[in-house]
Amino acid sequence: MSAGPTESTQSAVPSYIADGPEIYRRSFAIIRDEADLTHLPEDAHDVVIRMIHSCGMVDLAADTEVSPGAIAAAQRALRAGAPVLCDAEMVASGITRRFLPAGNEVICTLNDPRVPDLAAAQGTTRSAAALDLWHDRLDGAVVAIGNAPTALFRLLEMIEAGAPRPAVVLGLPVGFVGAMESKAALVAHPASPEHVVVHGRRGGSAMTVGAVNALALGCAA
Ligand SMILES: C/C1=C2N=C(/C=C3N=C(/C(C)=C4\N[C@@](C)([C@@H]5N=C1[C@](C)(CCC(=O)O)[C@H]5CC(=O)O)[C@@](C)(CC(=O)O)[C@@H]4CCC(=O)O)[C@@](C)(CC(=O)O)[C@@H]\3CCC(=O)O)C(C)(C)[C@@H]/2CCC(=O)O
Repeated sequence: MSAGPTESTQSAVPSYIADGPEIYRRSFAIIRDEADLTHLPEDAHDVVIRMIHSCGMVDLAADTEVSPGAIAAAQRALRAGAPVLCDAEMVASGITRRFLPAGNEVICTLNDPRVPDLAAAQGTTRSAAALDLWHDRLDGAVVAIGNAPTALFRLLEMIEAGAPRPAVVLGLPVGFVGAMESKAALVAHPASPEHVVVHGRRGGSAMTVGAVNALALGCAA
C-alpha cells in the first residue's frame, strides 16, 4: 500500500492512499468483486457500480431494477443534448458537468420563485409543484429524482395526463414516506418510461448523481 502524505513514524495517523484515480480504481474493483450484478442488464453494470460507490452498500444491487432499454435510451438522449431535469439542487449540484457529452443543461426548478405559490395552490410539496415548470423540457429528457417521492408521484400523474415523455427516469427517491410506493408505481405503471429504480427506502441525491455521472461517462465509451 502506498503511504499517504503523513509518513512520519511518530504520527498516530495510519498510512493511507492519497492517489485519487487509484482510490477510484480500488473502490470499483472491490464493488465488482463483492456485488452480485448478474440480474441486471450488462450495460447497466457501470451505472449500478457507481450508485453503490456513492453509498457504500454492495447489497444495493439486489434492490435495483433497470428496464431493458434504460441505459441505451439515457445515453442516446444525453448524446443528443437532452437536458437533465433534477428534483433537488443537491442532485443538480453533484452532476459533473465536464462528463456530459453535449454540454447538456442541468435544470432544477425547485427554487423558482413561482413554486411556493404553485405548491400552496395545489396543496402539495414544493418538490412536486416544481415539475409543473418542466413541461416544455420533458420531451426526451433525462429525469433524475433523487430526493422527493412526491416529485416521482407527480411525474407519473403528468405522464398519465398526457405530458411529453422523458427518455428515461432515474427514480431514486429516499425515505420512509412514499419512497417505496412511488418507485413501485413507476415500475408498475402501464405507461412507465424506461427507468432505473432502487426498490424500498434506499435512494438519495448522491446515488442519483452517481447514476447520472456514470451514464455521462459511458457516452464516451
Ligand atoms: C419529506 C422530505 C424529505 N426529505 C428527505 C431527505 C433529505 N432532504 C434534505 C433536504 C435538504 C431537502 N429536502 C426537501 C426536498 C424537502 N424534503 C422533504 C419535503 C418536505 C417533501 C418532499 C417529498 O416528500 O416528496 C421537501 C420540501 C418540499 O416542499 O418539497 C428540501 C426542498 C427542503 C428545503 O430545503 O426546503 C431540501 C432540498 C434542497 C435541494 O434542493 O437540494 C436532506 C439533506 C435532509 C436534511 O436537510 O437534513 C435529505 C437529503 C437526502 C438525499 O439524499 O437527497 C427525505 C428522506 C427524502 C424526506 C421524504 C421521505 C420521508 O421523510 O420519509
